[in-house]
Amino acid sequence: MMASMLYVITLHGLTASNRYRRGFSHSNPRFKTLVVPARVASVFPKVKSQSSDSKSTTAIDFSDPDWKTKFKNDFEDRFRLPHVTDIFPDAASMPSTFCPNLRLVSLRFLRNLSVINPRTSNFPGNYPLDENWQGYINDNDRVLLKTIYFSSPTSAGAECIDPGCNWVEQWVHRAGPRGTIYFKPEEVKAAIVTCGGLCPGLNDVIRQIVITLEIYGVTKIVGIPFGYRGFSDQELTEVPLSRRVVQNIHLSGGSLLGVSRGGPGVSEIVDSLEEREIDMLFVLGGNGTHAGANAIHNECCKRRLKVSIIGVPKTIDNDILLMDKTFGFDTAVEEAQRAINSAYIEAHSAYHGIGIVKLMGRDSGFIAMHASLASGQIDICLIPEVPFNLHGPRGVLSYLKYLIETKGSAVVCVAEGAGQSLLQKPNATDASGNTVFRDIGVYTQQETKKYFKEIGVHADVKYIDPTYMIRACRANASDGIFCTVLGQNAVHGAFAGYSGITVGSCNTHYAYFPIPEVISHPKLVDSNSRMWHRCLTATGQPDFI
Ligand SMILES: Nc1ncnc2c1ncn2[C@@H]1O[C@H](COP(=O)(O)OP(=O)(O)O)[C@@H](O)[C@H]1O
Ligand SMILES: O=P(O)(O)OC[C@H]1O[C@](O)(COP(=O)(O)O)[C@@H](O)[C@@H]1O
Ligand SMILES: [Mg+2]
Repeated sequence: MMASMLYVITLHGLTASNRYRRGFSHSNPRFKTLVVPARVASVFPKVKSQSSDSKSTTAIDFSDPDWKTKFKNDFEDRFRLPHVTDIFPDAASMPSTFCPNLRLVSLRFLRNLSVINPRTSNFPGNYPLDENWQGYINDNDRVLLKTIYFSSPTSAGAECIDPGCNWVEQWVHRAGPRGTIYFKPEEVKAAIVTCGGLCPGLNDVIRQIVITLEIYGVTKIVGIPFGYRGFSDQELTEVPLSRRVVQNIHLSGGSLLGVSRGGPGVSEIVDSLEEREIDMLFVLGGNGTHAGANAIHNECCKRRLKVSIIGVPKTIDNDILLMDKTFGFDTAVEEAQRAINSAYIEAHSAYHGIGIVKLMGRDSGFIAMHASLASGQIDICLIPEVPFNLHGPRGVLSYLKYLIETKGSAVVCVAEGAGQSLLQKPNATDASGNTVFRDIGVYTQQETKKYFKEIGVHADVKYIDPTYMIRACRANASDGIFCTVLGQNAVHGAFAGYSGITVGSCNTHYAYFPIPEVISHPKLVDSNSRMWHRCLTATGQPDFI
């Protein structure tokens, strides 16, 4: 019975926080069966269905001696990458026109390509050839998804599948160029679209997709302007793309193609893909965009269209499941340092100064947590995943008073989605259907001012909201490299014949994931994770409940 109290399940990088714990089956005290709440059921293997409505509860029967094998098989099925041959079993394939080892590219072959890599076209014959090393990824190459062996469910941050926390291998598909391709480069028309909000690195990814497509030999490359809207708005025209057009776009932030929320339905988008005769669509966006990309992929399958739909996760909030991080996140954290440092200087230089910085993070507090850790200047970090009170003896405001009395100043970092239960219920959504939250930053500022006035203690409160400054900036060096790798791998995935997939980094390697597996819910900061505990250690803050 004790074990049942301590057991923590984890679903893809998320040790079950309190909100998920109620999902345990209390009807079975020995916990041989685990019931997963509907919200997370879609990421959990369908080994044994508990009820006829397998959508609401899904379970693993741990008393089955073969549960591990079944789990592994199920995992493999779920992470199998949709491929053109699923719809067209006889789809023609050919040796790749992309050669990772450019030394092997013969001059004759390069001359046949309409686009010649200027770096190698003049002198490939001068390199010593090593015909045995080709540099392609084998379709059976895999990346290990989980790399820690937890000896007990009570180990910090334990990610367990069963109550005994047994080790079960979980492999995902390695990304990269394949030796066999399923599209003839000279016949391909490829399109790129950027959706949702801005994120540092969008231009870097666009640039690298274009450059890599050209290296395969693709000449028809276009950008769809302003997100999915560009597929339906007759006034928006395709943007022709080439190495020349994209050469320097990574030097500025934003998206060369523009972004938008909302837009046409899936059917209209696929009609447009057909009209435009697009064979490959690269979709840069977050959860919403990927849900759209997956629906587009399904519709293309239904219509028996040989179109490859490839996602590149763009979310400054870093809220896509299974990945180490998403591009733009590092830059955002770095940029947030400026705002935090300004708030610190203001607070530190004022008599009883309090600096408050609001950072992005709709559902997930990764930016706030990482920025707080990086700065070393934050006393209180508030994120959506961890409830808190502002008022009351254990609330944030009492602690601020304590900090003012003991340190003389304080700095608070609050994520936009934090503390929403303290505010009036939001009543608006954006064009994509995302809830538009009430402003927790402004509310915290107002309540802080009010509180110190009421208790008769002087406080000089300064509030900074750097949201759009962070989002609009250019990618830093580390994100620049990351975007380059993602962009290249997106193109490799399309030529390999995959569709309905996305690309991400997994334990520092690169992998392809079926889209539904990474967007079933936003990745959240786990309040039981080592990282959140490190953040608490760094700030020194108590619980505010
Ligand atoms: N569930 C969905 N199915 C299909 N398309 C969607 C879905 N959710 C959002 N979209 C579309 O994806 C685009 C971007 O979504 P949004 O939520 O604004 O940004 P993000 O992709 O960054 O999460 C919008 O054009 C929106 O209409
Ligand atoms: O003002 P906008 O453009 O709606 O963007 C606000 C949203 O953008 C984000 O930074 C990221 O949103 P997306 O990933 O959906 O683009 C959120 O943190 C924030 O809520
Ligand atoms: Mg989103």
